[in-house]
Amino acid sequence: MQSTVIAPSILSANFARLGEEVDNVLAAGADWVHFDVMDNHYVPNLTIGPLVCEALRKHGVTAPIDVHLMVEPVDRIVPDFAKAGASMISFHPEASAHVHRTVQLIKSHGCQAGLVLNPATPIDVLDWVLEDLDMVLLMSVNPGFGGQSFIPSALEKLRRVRQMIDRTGKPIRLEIDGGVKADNIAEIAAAGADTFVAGSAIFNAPDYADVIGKMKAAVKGVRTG
Ligand SMILES: O=C(CO)[C@H](O)[C@H](O)COP(=O)(O)O
Repeated sequence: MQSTVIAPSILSANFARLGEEVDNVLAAGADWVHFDVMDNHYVPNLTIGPLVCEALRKHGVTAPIDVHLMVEPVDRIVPDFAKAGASMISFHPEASAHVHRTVQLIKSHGCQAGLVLNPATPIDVLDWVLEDLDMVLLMSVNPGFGGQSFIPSALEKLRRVRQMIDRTGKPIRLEIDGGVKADNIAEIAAAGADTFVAGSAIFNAPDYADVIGKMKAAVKGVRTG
């Protein structure tokens, strides 16, 4: 079983003080930094690119930076993010003409590779590539914006993907993203997630350590990792 990871999505951080915000969530117990990249094409919003990732590394961030690409096409931006200090790079199958090739491209640049499934994307897209992945990211909201509500059907999808991952016997992470809160994270963990992205629930809270502590305690109640 993979260890539990809480990955605050900086989409909900105060961008005017981004370095300080990231320092604060890491000091409050966060494990990774979740870095949402939106291109106003694959998703209807525009955010940040490799320069900001590099700036966080130059600021002194040593924690894993978990880059979620909501961009199309994918391949030409992968080397830039690897150079900028990304630890893992995840992408959507709908945005890549050759999913297996993109996975190999990410790995060839020294990063871990993840595939992201939107709420309505069938899980059989994993069938011929799962064993090559380091992580599967299930979206529990439609991508593009923070602060949306968790879509309940993601729980059954988590259970099914958990079974698929367990059958491989490989240390593939199962990440969930969208509407994750301290009061629903136990149910999400019980369905099989080990890696939890939370944006608004953490950055809108008055005390980051308090909410991250509550999330970790809730997860610990249902899993041993
Ligand atoms: O990828 C995302 C949106 O596309 C965000 O990471 C996600 O929505 C997290 O925000 P919140 O926890 O507020 O739902």
